[in-house]
Amino acid sequence: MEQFQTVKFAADRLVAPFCILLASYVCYLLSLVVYNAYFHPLARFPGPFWWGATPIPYVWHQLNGRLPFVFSELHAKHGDVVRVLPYMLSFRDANAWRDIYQIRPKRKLLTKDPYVMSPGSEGAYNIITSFDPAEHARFRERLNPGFSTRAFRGQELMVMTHVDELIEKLRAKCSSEEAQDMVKWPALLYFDIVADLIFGKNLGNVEGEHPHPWLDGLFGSTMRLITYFNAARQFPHLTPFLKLFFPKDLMDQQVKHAAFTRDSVDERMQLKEGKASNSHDFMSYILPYDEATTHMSMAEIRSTYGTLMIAGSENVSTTASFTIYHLLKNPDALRKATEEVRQSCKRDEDITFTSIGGMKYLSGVVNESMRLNPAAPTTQSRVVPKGGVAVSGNLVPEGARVGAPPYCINHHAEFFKDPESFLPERWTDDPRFSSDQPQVFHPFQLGPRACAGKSIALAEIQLLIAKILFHFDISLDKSCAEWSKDMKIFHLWQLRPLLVHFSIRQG
Ligand code: HEM
Repeated sequence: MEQFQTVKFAADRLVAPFCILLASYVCYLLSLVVYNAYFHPLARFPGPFWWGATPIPYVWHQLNGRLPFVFSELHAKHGDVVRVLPYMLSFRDANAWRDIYQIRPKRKLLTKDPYVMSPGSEGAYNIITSFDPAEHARFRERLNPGFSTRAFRGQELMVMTHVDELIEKLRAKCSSEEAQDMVKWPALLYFDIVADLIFGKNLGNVEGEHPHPWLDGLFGSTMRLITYFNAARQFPHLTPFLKLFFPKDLMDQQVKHAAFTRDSVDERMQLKEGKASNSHDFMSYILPYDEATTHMSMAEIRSTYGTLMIAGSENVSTTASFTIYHLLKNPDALRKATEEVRQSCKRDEDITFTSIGGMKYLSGVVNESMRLNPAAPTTQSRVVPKGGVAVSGNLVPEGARVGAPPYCINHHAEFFKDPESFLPERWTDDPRFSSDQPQVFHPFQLGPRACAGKSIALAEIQLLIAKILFHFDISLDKSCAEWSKDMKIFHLWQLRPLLVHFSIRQG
């Protein structure tokens, strides 16, 4: 009893300091809200009150997977410039891309945002997450040979072999009535290709018709975790506490991904020259490894190639799935694309990187799919350098974050006529779309941080679509008629299975 009273007494004594602490914290938060709303250097920009006063609405929509769609609503209501966070502005107008992401004469570069860029595995920054221009240039220099025109030509046979393997699998499935999941198959295919591209090894996803343990559960999970990290960082005092609530399965995926990357890098380093299945793989350009001449630490190498395994496959796979879906939902486009492929190529062997490069309508189909559903639909924020900069004619103070929202821009009627319809003709000099502004379309970003893999990505997607249209007649399973409706975005799209029926082509 006496012991109980001692504990109660001690607890009573703690109540007052705790209440004072809590009250001070609440006062601090309230003063922050007032400061953000009325005195912050960005307070003069338009936007809903609570978005400018606290990060809560932004984080709420981010965690609901709706942020890019809500940005469209915000711009529709508040105009071309909207304050979407106390310290961030979103720009929808035609000059935003150039002003934010490109190198401009006599102006400091707007760098990636250290606030949202986490290092990759082993705590090392990599080609995508690095926000220091000098560090990024060091990485990019090492990677560039793998993205050269010469390398691109050398990659054709490898890509073709993997695509043909999938075509054979799909052909074998034609005898059964079973619909094929065109989210699963492209994921298997492009993860095989990226592993071959980077490490010169075949993971056998397509061959086994099942995700390799490395791929199993990987797509979707990394970007979901990044979304949680970014959301937690909006509340700096609480970040360590919030991290405790990150789903364990997502954290485990990252541990598994890091282990597979480490093993693949180590394995590739030990292979003798010419022993990889693809001797022009990205890693061949840094071998034999010597830190002094490679200018990348082992941790940076693992972090970079691990990130590339995802960056070089999930976006491609997502784009291929959306392209197939849009074609199936638009019979006229499907017919025109099929005719183009079958008329320009009489035999399967005629479908090459060169021949698909000349297929204008097919290229329009892929562009239009990326316009409606850009694989990277979220805003990539940049930091305004010392002295501030003008963005779309607005002087933005230093330290602010700025960005152009791809999804919102691509769906804006001022830039694209009939923006919600799938109309590949708009990319084919059709005079009906002469008022379109294709210069605002940047699915691969622009400037020094633009996608290094654009050419190979487009070739991979167009090759698969061309081969499918050449060999098969396809139709959408009824259950997927509204496949893209209410889809969530956690950095990238969270895709559901896309069921498609395949039959050997008629005629
Ligand atoms: C449809 C497919 C793809 C799309 C839509 C896409 C899009 C993008 C975007 C938007 C960025 C900029 C990200 C940022 O600013 O944070 C980026 C960066 C990058 N992407 Fe891609 N990507 C695709 C495929 C690929 C492929 C296949 C590869 C390589 C095999 C690749 C390699 C890279 C690299 C290395 C970067 C970093 C560039 C740098 O900062 O220097 N991407 N990509």
